[in-house]
Amino acid sequence: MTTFLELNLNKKIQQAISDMGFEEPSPIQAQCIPVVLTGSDVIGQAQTGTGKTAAFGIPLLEMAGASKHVQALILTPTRELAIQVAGELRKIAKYKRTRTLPIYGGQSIGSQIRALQQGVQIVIGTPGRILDHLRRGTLKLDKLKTLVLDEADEMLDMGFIEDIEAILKATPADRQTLLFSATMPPEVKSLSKRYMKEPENVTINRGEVTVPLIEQVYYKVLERTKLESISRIIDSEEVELGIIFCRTKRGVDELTDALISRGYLADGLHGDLSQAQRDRVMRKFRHTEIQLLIATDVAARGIDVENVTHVINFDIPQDPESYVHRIGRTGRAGKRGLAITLVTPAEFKLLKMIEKVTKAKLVSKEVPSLADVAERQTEIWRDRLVRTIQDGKLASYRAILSGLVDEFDPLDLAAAALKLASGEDFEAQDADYNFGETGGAPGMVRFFINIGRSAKVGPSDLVKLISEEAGIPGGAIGKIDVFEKFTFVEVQEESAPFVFEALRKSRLNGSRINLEPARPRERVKR
Ligand SMILES: Nc1ncnc2c1ncn2[C@@H]1O[C@H](COP(=O)(O)OP(=O)(O)OP(=O)(O)O)[C@@H](O)[C@H]1O
Ligand SMILES: [Mg+2]
Repeated sequence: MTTFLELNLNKKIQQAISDMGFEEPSPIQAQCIPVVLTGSDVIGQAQTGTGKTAAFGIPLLEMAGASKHVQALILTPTRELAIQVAGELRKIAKYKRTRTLPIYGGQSIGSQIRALQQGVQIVIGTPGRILDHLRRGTLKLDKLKTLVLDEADEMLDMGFIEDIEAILKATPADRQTLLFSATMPPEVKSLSKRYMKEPENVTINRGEVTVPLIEQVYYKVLERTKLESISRIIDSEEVELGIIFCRTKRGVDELTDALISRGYLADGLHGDLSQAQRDRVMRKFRHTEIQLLIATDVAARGIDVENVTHVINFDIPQDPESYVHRIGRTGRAGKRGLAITLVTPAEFKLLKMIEKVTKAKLVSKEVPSLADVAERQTEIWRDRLVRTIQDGKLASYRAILSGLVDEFDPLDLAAAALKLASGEDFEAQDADYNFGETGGAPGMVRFFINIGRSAKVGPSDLVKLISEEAGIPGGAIGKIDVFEKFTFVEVQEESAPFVFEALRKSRLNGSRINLEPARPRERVKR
């Protein structure tokens, strides 16, 4: 096994890498760093999350000289990835003072120009904005030594190839060219030869494109019950951080709204948002202020967020490469992960194709019933309690309880603490809806809704929630009486079961609704 010491790196870089907590080079780093340092062109292929960024970042910074010209350019397919790669390079450059700068669309061009004027040695950017600067003459690549295409197969694909060729024209013919990706379809590899000189191929784990530490499962679902299915799946998993992929931007918006109204901490990311919004969402996710990031393929490649335990394909990806990169957002740097794919009957062929190309076997699972979810929740809370006891450091909490144990049953104390901590009302989940017993106008069923005191919920919120969640038209909703702490809602009898299901699972303004079907009128009066 190679060590970083054996790679004979500059002391300053050595120290920075050690500050980053890297103890030994990953296989792609051990093999690539010496080859890149010789000046050769390299095609580097290794699985997701195995340190390709540093495999080119370390030698780039090792080679960077004091000259104030742009010496290296790294191109990435998305803005988020440009920001992230720039961050990793800045960490490696910590003691060397090499100037790095991310340049991407959606950011003020004026401030980018000013930053470039101050002299930058390594630029990390997205092709469109780089081209823009080349055309304005605010970025010069005539002294460029190394060009890196991160996510190279994506960069040489239809969406980017013209921009890439235009950028290549602005660089010296004798530059060094480096391509990196977890996937490198043969046709892209042969195309890439056009831009490279006798490239060295460094391929780790041939044939096995997905990461063995990622468990891969799929659920057969129906299009119209997908939302209910994904909610149950999430509720029966212990998700620390999860990324949910949708096919379209609209799909992202719709799922984000639906999951937020069901009480999940979620936010959406796609290319139609402003850069400020995109930055805010990524920041919230990296700081674990949201638990679920719902995204298009804009988040499929390269994004590295610690502790992503789950990737869920709400919509199955359209090609095997997209599958490999999406699920690769979990199971990174030696950690485990779970990849879940929802598959409708019409998409089954696509699933088989993905399995064939990636040589991965996805295990089939059944969408849990509500009873399964409740049981899993119980297990999850039990596990959490056991772990908390094992972790210790409970002295202050024991002190709070010490005066109470004489007065109350310890099991009641623990149960009350769990009720507070979980923020859930397991009792309410046991409530069942009894058709025959309810009152209301003829043909209507009346629901009694007990809304948490802190939630400010008006009739329009309820109509919106009921019609969206239960998928029934607003017209099916009759009279709504709002009182201070509870509300009566009348709905058409045939819609009642759906409304009941929807309300039971919903939270408004973050607090779960306690729901009972209204007692028959005469009893309410009593
Ligand atoms: N030698 C190392 N030791 C420990 N951690 C490392 C090492 N090299 C990289 N890492 C960390 O591993 C994680 C994944 O690295 P990176 O993002 O470079 O993966 P990648 O191969 O580019 O994946 P992808 O194909 O998804 O882009 C990062 O958090 C990075 O800091
Ligand atoms: Mg990467």
